[in-house]
Amino acid sequence: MYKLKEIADKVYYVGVNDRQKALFENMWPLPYGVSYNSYLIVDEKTVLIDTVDVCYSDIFLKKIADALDGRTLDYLVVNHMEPDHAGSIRLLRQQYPDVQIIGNKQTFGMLDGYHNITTGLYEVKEGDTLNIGRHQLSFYMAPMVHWPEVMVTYDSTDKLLFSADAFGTYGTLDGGVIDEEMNVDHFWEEMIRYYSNIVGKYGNPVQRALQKLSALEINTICSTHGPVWRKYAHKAIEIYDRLSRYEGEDGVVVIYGSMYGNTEQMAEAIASSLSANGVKNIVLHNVSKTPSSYVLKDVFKYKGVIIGSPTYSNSLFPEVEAILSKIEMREVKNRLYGYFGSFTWAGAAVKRLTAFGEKMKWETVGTPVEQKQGLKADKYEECWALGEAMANKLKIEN
Ligand SMILES: Cc1cc2nc3c(=O)[nH]c(=O)nc-3n(C[C@H](O)[C@H](O)[C@H](O)COP(=O)(O)O)c2cc1C
Repeated sequence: MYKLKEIADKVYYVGVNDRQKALFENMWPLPYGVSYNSYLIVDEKTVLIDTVDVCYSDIFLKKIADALDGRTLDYLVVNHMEPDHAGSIRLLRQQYPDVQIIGNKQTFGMLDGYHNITTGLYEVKEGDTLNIGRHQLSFYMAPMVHWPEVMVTYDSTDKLLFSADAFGTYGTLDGGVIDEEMNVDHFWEEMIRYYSNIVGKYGNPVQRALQKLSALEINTICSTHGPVWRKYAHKAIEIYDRLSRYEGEDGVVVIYGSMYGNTEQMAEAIASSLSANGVKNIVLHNVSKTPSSYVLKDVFKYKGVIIGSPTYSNSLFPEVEAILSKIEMREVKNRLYGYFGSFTWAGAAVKRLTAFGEKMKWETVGTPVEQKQGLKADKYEECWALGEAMANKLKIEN
């Protein structure tokens, strides 16, 4: 029944789309949904690469059965054990009891832990190959991209890289599967958001994996989320490379909290100054309104980060504190940092923002502004000077 998309000769896309889940990992908004990608190679041996979220196992198993057309499934390659990809393994095993599960030692520990599966395992190590007929598969470890067991599978025959979550993005596949057959414009921002939310902390492991993959000739990247990258494979690699080096673009994200608007006015003054001094990419996020997913995206995207907060119970406004902890967790490096805060009787926000910048080892730009109660002309000028200092610093950097 299914007219499945053929990525290469007898390599079928058998993934599914999720347009129901509101929050990925129960945290990150999915305005465009998300896809769980899986690929089936029908050769002398039949090989499935990864599975899908268990909620979609019914349709997933039907697609596989269609593509197999009466044949059995010989191998399942498990590149990644996270449940959005490994969730259907137990049901797949029930359907195909003789399927050999290919993974590494760490995969098998998790396979036992999540699915009580300890038999029918085919262990692979770095660089091992498997001949399945016309196709030859090799396996490369990519630890901590973004789990420890992660590996990628390379098809040297058709130059396909099955990359697990690497090069993945939020967003469903609305009909098309391969990038060249669809409008991919909205995927680029979603790729940065996915990276910053999910992979962000693991810049060094991503760099090591990219180094390793650079030795391979790759025509097509088959990730576990989002489009299959062919026309834009190089661009996807470039984005992951830049993000994992924590290299920010020319621009500034201004992140602030505000209950009554006084701190917000400081943010507005700084933004006006940034613009007046030539910065084109300026994004303001009110942390009480913008989900942290998008704030993190822009922290990864831009070189300049300016943060402001009111003093709240002798500390930071809690929503600002929450975003700081998410930035800290991701160990974002090499940012130009400005900050400001307000108080009514005894300021604490600016002190805490100083400590944050020191912990992140970010370069402080301009003089921090601390405002008591309402915004006055002198503090407005200080905010303006902070924006100007950041704009000038960005000019030198770029
Ligand atoms: C719940 C609450 C707790 C506060 N705690 C402090 C405090 O510990 N020290 C202080 O000087 N001001 C405190 N303030 C006053 C605010 O920091 C001050 O009004 C600030 O300018 C508010 O900024 P906003 O207008 O951007 O919300 C508190 C205000 C509220 C509502």
